[in-house]
Amino acid sequence: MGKRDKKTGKGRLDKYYHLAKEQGYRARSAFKLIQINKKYNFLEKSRVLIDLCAAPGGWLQVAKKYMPTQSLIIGVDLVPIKPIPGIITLQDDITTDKCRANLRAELKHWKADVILHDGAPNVGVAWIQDAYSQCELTLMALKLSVGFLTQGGIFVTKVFRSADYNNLLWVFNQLFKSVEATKPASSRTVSAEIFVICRDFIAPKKIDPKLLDPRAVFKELNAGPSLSAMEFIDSEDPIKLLGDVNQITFDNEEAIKLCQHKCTNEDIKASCEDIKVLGKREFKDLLKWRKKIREWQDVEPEDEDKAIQEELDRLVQEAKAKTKKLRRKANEKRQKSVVRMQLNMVTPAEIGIESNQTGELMFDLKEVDGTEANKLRKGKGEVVLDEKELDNDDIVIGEGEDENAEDVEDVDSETAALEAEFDALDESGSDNFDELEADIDDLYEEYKERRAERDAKYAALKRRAEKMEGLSEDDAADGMEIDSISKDNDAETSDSDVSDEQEKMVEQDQEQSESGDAKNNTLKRKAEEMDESSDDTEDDDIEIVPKADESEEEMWDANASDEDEEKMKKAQTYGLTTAEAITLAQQLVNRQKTTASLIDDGFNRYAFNDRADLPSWFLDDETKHNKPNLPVTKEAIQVLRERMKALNARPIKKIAEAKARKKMRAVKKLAKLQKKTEAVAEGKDMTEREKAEVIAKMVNKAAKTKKRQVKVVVARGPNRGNKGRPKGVKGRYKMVDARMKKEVRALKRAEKHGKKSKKQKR
Ligand SMILES: C[S@@+](CC[C@H](N)C(=O)[O-])C[C@H]1O[C@@H](n2cnc3c(N)ncnc32)[C@H](O)[C@@H]1O
Repeated sequence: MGKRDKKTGKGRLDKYYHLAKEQGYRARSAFKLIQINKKYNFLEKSRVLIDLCAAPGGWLQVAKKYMPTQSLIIGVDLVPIKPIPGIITLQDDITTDKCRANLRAELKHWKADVILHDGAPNVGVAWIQDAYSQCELTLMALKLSVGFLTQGGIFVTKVFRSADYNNLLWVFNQLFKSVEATKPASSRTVSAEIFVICRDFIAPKKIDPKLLDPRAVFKELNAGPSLSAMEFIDSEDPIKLLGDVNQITFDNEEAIKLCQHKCTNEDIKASCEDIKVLGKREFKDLLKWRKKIREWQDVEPEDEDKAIQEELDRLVQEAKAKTKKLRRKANEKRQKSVVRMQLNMVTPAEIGIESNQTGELMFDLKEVDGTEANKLRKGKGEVVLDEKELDNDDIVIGEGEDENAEDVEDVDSETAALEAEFDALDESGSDNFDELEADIDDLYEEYKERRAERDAKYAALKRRAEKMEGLSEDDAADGMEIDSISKDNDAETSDSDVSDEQEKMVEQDQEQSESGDAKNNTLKRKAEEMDESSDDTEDDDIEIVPKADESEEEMWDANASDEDEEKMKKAQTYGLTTAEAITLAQQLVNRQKTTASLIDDGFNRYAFNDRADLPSWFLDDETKHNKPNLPVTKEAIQVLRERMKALNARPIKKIAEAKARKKMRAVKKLAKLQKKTEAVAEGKDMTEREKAEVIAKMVNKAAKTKKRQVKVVVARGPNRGNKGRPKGVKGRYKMVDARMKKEVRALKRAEKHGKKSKKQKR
């Protein structure tokens, strides 16, 4: 696992890469296991786990996190695995008996509930071509696993879609009750890898050795029929040849010369090594390589090729006209969407974690061999792939399904298909490159005009798109990939239709922006994707994640805008409630800060946290503790204190209610008195003086407050030792001791006596 270029191929930094870094996983592949486990929920229930081919240890970290504490976890790999506390690591080749013995020694009498296998044979750059070795390694992993897996256990393995894939599935089905293939969202769309989840291990007492023997399981062990590179170059019908052979060899002098040509790069050599599992891009590359070599050898172009060239020119013109029309329509739709967004009728879509992309990614030569082959011209001619083919894989944007945005999407996908046609033509060296470039420039101008019309909210969304674009030039392809996954997920979630539309707009703009910024970017991107694909089909998770780097950018959460709105409403209703907010407000009022600088400050390292795929407890924790330290002034604290004091000064609810009741009683009493006094005043039986006296008496009486009588209850009989209200007593009461009552009486008596005796003395 050497050091990789982070900007190309598998080293591309995508959101899972950043997330892995953030969460301390050693490899982005950790998310594959997280997502698989989310779907099948097996880690939480398992106590013993073996991870075959575990380096650098991303899956082990996930297993440790999700499995119950004290679980037995063992990781094996050819290369040493940096120790993880609580996990046993072995350095072994999983195909050897030594590995089996070492595992036995560690497990003793235990059996594994889960065996994971994410192995990829280390064969350098020729990953896709080594699909056979991958399948063989998987079979070896299974062979090892059957000896350690408990009945009902689970075997999770990575498999590359290839000619041997179905044979492998057949074997799995013989040993497990349930076999399912899945492709987690974090597995790159362009990668041929998928994961097979084999559940309910039957644990047969005897297993036919043929079932686990690669020679018996896979159709072809040998390289199969081969073809000399010179034959391929000179052939009139290269497509047929590619369909017939498994290998192109460089075994004679002329072929060796070809091998040294600068066009014959490692990818081409790798493709030649195993023709039967070529991806679409490898296939195209191989034909392009053939064309270049033929040019180099100065082979005269066939007449047929000239005719094709003319036909292509005509097609390009037609396609251009059509694209213009479609673009206009798409623009109208986009405008409508912008208006809808401005009216808050749409919300930003979230990036999902589950992918529904399980579509075929491998390119079957046999399919091409027949009718398809006619579309690929021989000799020096161009490679013409039809629209459908290109749509399938190359055009990532426009793949999404969104019912609400159906029209827009239709137009867009058509546009994308046409652009794909352009790409195909240009990639193959067409002279229409300049025209296309001009076209793309037009698109970019239109885009800039529209962008200026947009409101702040849209601008924020745009910024997010640009952020993704800005990660690096090559990351643009990654961003698109992520978007396509997100779109697929959105299609699954029916209630996010409107959001899809918005997402799509951002994607479209991103696409256009890219095309404007880097002129012939669409073409470049295709080329990059093609380049990358060969790398991607290898196991893309062996990116070792370096330690977190503060300068790394994070994702911006579009939902945050909703939170802001809520906060704004709250502030308008209750005022500013935090010292930080008051400080900022004061700084704004005192012109110590400008709005622009405030917005600038808002884009700190906390502003782009990608919340997707994070557990809720973690998010809760983050919201509580992971906050930027904003400045707080003494004055702000003082303001808050005053506010709290004012709050404290207010009586508590019960007292306030009692006071209100008292007031109400007084008002009622007054009204009653008023009525009575009026009746007296209006009476004719009394003189004015008498009336005044009566009224004065009434007022005095009303002014007298009745003294509340306190009932004295002697604590005897049933009341003795009774702590609560004595039975049958209403209103205020006082519990007294029986003796106390006697004593009081005695005192009174004594007093009386005292007075009497004094009188007698006199
Ligand atoms: C994709 S990496 C595994 C990544 C791992 N799942 C993780 O999350 O960190 C594939 C690993 O397979 C290992 N490998 C390939 N062939 C092997 C073999 N025969 N025995 C043991 N390990 C092997 C390689 O050394 C490599 O580390």
